[in-house]
Amino acid sequence: MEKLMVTGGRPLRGTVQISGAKNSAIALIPAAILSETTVTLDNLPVLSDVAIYSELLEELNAPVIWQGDQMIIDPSALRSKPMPNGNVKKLRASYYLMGALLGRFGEATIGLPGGCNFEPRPIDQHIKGFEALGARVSTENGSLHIQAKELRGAKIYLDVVSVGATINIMLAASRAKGVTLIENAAKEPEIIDVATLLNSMGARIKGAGTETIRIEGVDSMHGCRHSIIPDRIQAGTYMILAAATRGDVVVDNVIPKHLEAITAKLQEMGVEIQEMDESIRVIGKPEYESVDVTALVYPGFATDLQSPMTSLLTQTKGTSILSDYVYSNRFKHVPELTRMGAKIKVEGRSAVIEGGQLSAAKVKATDLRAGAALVIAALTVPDGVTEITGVEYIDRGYDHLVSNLSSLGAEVWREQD
Ligand SMILES: CC(=O)N[C@H]1[C@@H](OP(=O)(O)OP(=O)(O)OC[C@H]2O[C@@H](n3ccc(=O)[nH]c3=O)[C@H](O)[C@@H]2O)O[C@H](CO)[C@@H](O)[C@@H]1O
Ligand SMILES: C=C(OP(=O)(O)O)C(=O)O
Repeated sequence: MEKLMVTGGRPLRGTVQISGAKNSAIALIPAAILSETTVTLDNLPVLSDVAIYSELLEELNAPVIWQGDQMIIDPSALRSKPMPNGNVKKLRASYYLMGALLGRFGEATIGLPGGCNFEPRPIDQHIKGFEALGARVSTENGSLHIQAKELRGAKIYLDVVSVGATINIMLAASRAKGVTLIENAAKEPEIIDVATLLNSMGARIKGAGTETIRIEGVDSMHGCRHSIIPDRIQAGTYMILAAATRGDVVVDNVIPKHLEAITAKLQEMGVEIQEMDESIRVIGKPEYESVDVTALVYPGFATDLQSPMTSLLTQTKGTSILSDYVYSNRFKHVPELTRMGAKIKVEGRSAVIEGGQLSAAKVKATDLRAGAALVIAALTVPDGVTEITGVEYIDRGYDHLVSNLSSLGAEVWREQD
């Protein structure tokens, strides 16, 4: 296992290129198996989750050619098979194989997903959706067995706004007979990206990005070429890094509209932001106002930026309150930041953060964004080396992290733990 070593105290300066979105990529790769011919994905991020997903497709007899930021998937000889263990347990988004295999073969047996378990993450709304489409769902030795004689379109109201359930139902419903309506659907940009790919493959989906999505099922789907949207969470993390280190960074290859919530919060704190067509320049200041932040579903402030934002809020001159209304208990980064001298109290679904200088320490990333929070905190520390273990979590979501940070002037390196 590796650890990340960080010497802080330097303002980050320069330009960073943002890769394609992880949360799109790991839905688009399984979506490709609904096609009977080759699908090419461009602007793919180089991440461990993507590597695991390509192995999952190989296990299903869909060869994958992955070179740089391009992946070519050939699902023409795809075979359905039970996948109770192994790679499905290594990532959260393996649950998309449920919807994709159900759509393609009318059945799927998949182990319950792994990934970042910062709190219980139920999938009852996915199951509700599959059942509404006519599938029978049972649990066998820790795996879900989902089977339908025939998938039929249905009206499905999600009790919770869920990104995963919205996408999983879109995948299965694309191959159902008749029309499916998903009400109270999630509106994240990644959902539009998946719908765009599916439509290029021959699906008939309207309304993605709104709370009602209409899917008219089709009998067959075909290959296409699709370019993945930029990763708004990675971009937001670099924006926070620029502000936290009082740097001056151009975050390039982004869709500024996807970053409105973080941009507005940074401006409220006193960070200078310049927005261009496909990039955002973030200019840090010596002092910041404290602010209150609430993580909500899109277009609200992203829960995936909540932990990184916690670290930035330690750099203000007052007390900030950061609440998460998507995950009630996503605060595993807080005890680690406290080791670095942060004054944070968790009260219910909120963290109360008092500004103050942090110091170097040995800390542990327990999930992806908690890891990002620790990197940000470490880069603000004026002297000493911070050691961050659990780098494998950070590698799930940040393409070329060390080389990107180094090119911005940070002193960061990996060592064997
Ligand atoms: C691979 C991927 O895209 N991951 C993202 C996705 O996760 P994921 O799709 O798993 O998250 P959801 O949007 O489903 O979860 C949102 C909320 O709904 C609850 N819920 C969800 C499904 C369900 O069946 N029942 C239920 O109660 C969850 O516990 C959570 O409180 O959206 C999250 C919320 O933006 C992000 O943090 C993750 O980075
Ligand atoms: C929680 C995250 O991802 P996943 O849902 O894949 O665990 C994330 O990207 O912050």
